[in-house]
This record gives sequence, structure tokens and C-alpha cells, in this order.
Amino acid sequence: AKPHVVVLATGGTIAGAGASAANSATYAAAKVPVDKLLAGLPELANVAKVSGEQVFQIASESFTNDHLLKLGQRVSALAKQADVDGIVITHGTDTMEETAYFLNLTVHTNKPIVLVGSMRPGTALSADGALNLYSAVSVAASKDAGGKGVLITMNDEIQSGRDVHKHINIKTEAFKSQWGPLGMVVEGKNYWFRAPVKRHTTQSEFNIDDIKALPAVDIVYGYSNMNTTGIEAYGKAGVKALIHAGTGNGSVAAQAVESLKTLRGQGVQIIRSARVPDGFVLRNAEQPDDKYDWVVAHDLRPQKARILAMVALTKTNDSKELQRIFWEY
Ligand SMILES: NC(=O)CC[C@H](N)C(=O)O
Repeated sequence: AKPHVVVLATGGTIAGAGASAANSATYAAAKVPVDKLLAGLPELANVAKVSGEQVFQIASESFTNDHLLKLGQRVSALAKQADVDGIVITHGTDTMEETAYFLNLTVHTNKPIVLVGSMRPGTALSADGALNLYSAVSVAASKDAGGKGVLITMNDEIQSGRDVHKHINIKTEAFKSQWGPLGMVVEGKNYWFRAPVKRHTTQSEFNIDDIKALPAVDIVYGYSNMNTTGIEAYGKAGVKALIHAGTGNGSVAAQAVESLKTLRGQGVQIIRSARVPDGFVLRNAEQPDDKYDWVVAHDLRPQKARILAMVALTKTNDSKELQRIFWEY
């Protein structure tokens, strides 16, 4: 019998609709319901028995922590079902990288979990959603896609949910990882070139089944003429951790250091990430992290560092433990 793949629909451009076939960039996201998406792709029956659920119908820039928790709980429950072999999540591309990393950190299953979106609505000329969805279902139905962490299939590539980010907003080749894709999927066949080495899914110390709430973690961006208004505002708002997206090596402007040290003194975790596209922040490079008791996000972009910080803070508020977690996940 064919593998059973469940498609959880959350919205995005893959469910979008434009006024005419020429509208590849101006359209409304989150319009087409999941059963219509699946009905439009009878070829799916060649790769799997597919069932669909409409979990949300939103543009992904509007995802909240509540959406993440609800989606994660549904994925976890389905993954436990013996009659489910793989899960596909259709999702807007704006925050897909954050949802993918969250699930990568917290869902304990070796079954394939594959997120997929599109850059053009299904109504547009050369729409990319149909083939992206076909590829996602075929990867989710493949045994060899298991145990590789949460995956994203876009534009014929199979990307790691940890490493991948939306690199450009107007091309179908939108998703990149600074460490490269894990593989390719062409005509429903997977070609693998690498596997993740960071902890994920069944090797994770975090479990969505135990997470009832996520703490407040926000991000400040570094730039020339940086000031402390945002840092102080987040401190007053009571964030549990603040991600600093610094220039270059994750550097912090001299005029901002004291306000970050003050927040640390009030118990807020300070995590240095970088605003550069492919950051690689090391401890004590540019700032004395040991002295200030700050954490570095290593190769994780600010929005990914925020996801890991939220999940990690559900288990520990010890900065040395947080740094271990940032090295391992
Ligand atoms: N390509 C897309 O999915 C972008 C549409 C919308 N901003 C979203 O993220 O859901």
C-alpha cells in the first residue's frame, strides 16, 4: 500500500490567488483551502495516499507563538499515529524557516516532516506551488527522508529546516542555506549529498509534548548610529532573552554595551547573533562574552537564534547551559 502522508495547511502564497495569470508578485496569500490544493494535484495519488487538514489560513508573517505551539502539537500527535508515514506542512515562505526550526527542535519522530511553500500563487504563469507540493509529498512518503530532521522542499532542493532561510523575496529560488542543501528531489526521486550533524527531533532534549508556553524573546538590529531605545524598551517589556543582530562579527556598538549589561544584570539573557547574511559568531570575538556572561548564536541567524532561545528557556536559564545548547542545536 502507498505511504499515507498528511498535509497540514496553514496558508501562505502556495494557497494564494492573484487577479490574473500575469500577477506573479501582486496577489492575496492564504485564500485556497487545502482540499482545493490537493484536488488540483491528482498526480499526488502516484506517490502517496494523501489526506489534508486546514490548521490555519494565514500569511506566515502573522504567525504567533500560539500558532507554533498548536501546529507542533498537531504534528506530534499525527507522527505518533501508526497509519501516518509522513507529514507535509504548507506554509507561507516568510517565516517558514522559523516554524521548520521550531519543529526540528521539538517533535520527537523519525518520520519525514516537510514544509513547503511557493513564491508565486497557483493562479500565476509558471506557478511553482504545484511542483513544490508534489516534491514535498514525495519526500514525505520516502523512507530515506526519515531521521534527517525537519526538511523544506522548494525549487527542487531538499533543505535542512535548521540551516535554511528565505534569501530573496521575489524569485522561485528563494531558499538558501550557508551550508548548502541536503539534497535534490527530481521527478519524485531524492538525491542526497549530506545529512545534518546538529541535534534534532528524536535526539533533542526538548519535546513539544512538554512545552505549554514559550517565553518572550525579541530581536534588536545593529547599525551605524545605533542607540539603546529598542534595548531599553524590550527590557521594560520583560523579555527573557534579547537577540542582538550585530554588525560584522556580531559586534555591539560602544554606546549600546552598557544597556545590554544592565539587562543581563536584571536576569535577561543576551545572545549575540549577526546581521550579516551568513553569520558565524564566536565567543569573545569583538565582545568579552565570558566577562559579560553573554551567549553567542554561532551560525544561527537572529530569527533562528530567537526560536532556539525560546525553546531552551523552557528548560534552563543558566547562560552556560544556553551556550552549550547553541553549540549543539
Ligand atoms: N511566498 C509566500 O508565501 C509569501 C506570502 C506571505 N508573506 C507568507 O509568508 O505567507
